Amino acid sequence: MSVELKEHRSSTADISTTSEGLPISNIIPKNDEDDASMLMAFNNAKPSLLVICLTVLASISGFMFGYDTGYISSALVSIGKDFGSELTYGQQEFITAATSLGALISAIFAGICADLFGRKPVVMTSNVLFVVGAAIQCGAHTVWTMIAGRLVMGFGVGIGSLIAPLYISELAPSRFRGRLVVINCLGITGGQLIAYGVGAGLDQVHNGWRVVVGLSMIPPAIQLVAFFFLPETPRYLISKGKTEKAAGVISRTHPGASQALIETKIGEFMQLNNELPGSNVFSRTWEGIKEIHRVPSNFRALVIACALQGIQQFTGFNSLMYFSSTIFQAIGFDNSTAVSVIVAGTNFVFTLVAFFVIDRVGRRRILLIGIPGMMISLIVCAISFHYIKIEFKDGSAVLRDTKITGWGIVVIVGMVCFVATYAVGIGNVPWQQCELFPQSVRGIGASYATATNWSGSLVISATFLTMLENITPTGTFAFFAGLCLVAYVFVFFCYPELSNMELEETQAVLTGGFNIKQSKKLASARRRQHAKELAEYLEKNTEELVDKV
Ligand SMILES: O[C@H]1[C@H](O)[C@@H](O)[C@H](O)[C@@H](O)[C@H]1O
Repeated sequence: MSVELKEHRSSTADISTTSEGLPISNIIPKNDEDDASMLMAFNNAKPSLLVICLTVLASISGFMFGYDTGYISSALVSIGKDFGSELTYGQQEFITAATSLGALISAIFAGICADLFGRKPVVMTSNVLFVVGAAIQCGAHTVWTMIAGRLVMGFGVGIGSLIAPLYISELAPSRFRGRLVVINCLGITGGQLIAYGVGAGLDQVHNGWRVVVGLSMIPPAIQLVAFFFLPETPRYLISKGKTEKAAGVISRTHPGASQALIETKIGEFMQLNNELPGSNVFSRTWEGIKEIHRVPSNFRALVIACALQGIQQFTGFNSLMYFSSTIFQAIGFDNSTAVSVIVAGTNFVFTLVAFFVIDRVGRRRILLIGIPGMMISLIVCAISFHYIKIEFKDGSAVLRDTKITGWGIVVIVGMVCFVATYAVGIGNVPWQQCELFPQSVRGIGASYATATNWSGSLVISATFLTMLENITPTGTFAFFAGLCLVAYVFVFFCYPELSNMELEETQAVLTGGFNIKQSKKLASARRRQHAKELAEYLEKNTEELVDKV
């Protein structure tokens, strides 16, 4: 099959509006016979088995992100004197921060490389870095070797955190994109939970931490081998003019789709998914950087993607993730590690809830419900801390109440509610970041947003204990509650609803403004359309079945 590649820069895409005032580009399938959904109908209105397999294999990156950031708190305890003497606070901080720093650095380049060289080689590079980083740590006998290993592993984490949602978004049928990206988030939160569990189980075992780190080499090795055989995304292939190959991938991810349908789909992708101009890697990267800042819809996408990642980190969730044992110990819980597992467990369970609701309820609505929930929970914690009477000095708690009080219980309940409302919304919605950008700048946009995530994570983990010391726990939690309010205002005014839309439609939504109202209309129109097609499909199949019987 050969399809002619039209030159059609995204910056000049012709954006028109429908009678309802929806900003719909003329590149978008406008009628109810949208071939994308017809392709879906061939798959029993579900993503094909291959798409599910590809998503799960890509989500190993999410798992590595979670596991590698999760095991360190217990490893730091079980390292004990293995490096000669007890680790100082400073050394512990360096070992922890090295991964976030590595992730921040590699995230900056990962998206750009994904645009230039493809999604697959980038995934495979992260696998090599995961394995090398873990091997260095396993053999470490000095603090600096350990830090080096964590840094190399961090490079892998940064790349993995960016590339998995990107790969999944580009393969997913629009109606399931939210859910499929959340599978990667389940990998993250599941990885954190398992790391906590394994770490807690092995923390008394001599050199147990080396086992915990060693185990982390298995999943990336599996992913590396698998990706050797897995395809590139059709959208990336089309952006490189490889339409034949793209058609081959579509026919595998949408078994049963006719040649004509595949051609239509490819034609649709081709109208926006072309490559940036430029004769070499540097000039093309520069073009991308210019395009993301100069094209207003791209810049809006960038603001939203970075702001959501910033909100995710600066509302303080990771401070609980990293320091919950310290906090729980401070309010009088003996088995603080076990209580910390509750935080990781709640995070995982409510990410699972997000999986079921994200495409139905919509990303925007979930945030507008979740963020106030986080704010109320944080206020409850702030008030309770006022009555618990603890102080933090030199990175640890000075207790005035030695027994758990009623307020201590309220703090735990508040934190669990905070984690639940976080996990269902802002914990995963920012990872839908790739849907905001058109093909030409998707990787670069994802780089900016992912780097924002890791910068936030680095800042929060480096400042949380200092905040507890200087502005008290009540002040710290009240501060995060205040940030939730700012976050709510931002989402309310600037984050349009993008669920159920094709990746090619989102750029049109962001043309001429944030178009909140129109986006809501378009998203519900798409939802209704999908529901209608599903009903028709089921009816047709039932009739066929009845005829056969
Ligand atoms: O989406 C993830 C998830 O919520 C993790 O639990 C958290 O530790 C990460 O920072 C975040 O990016």
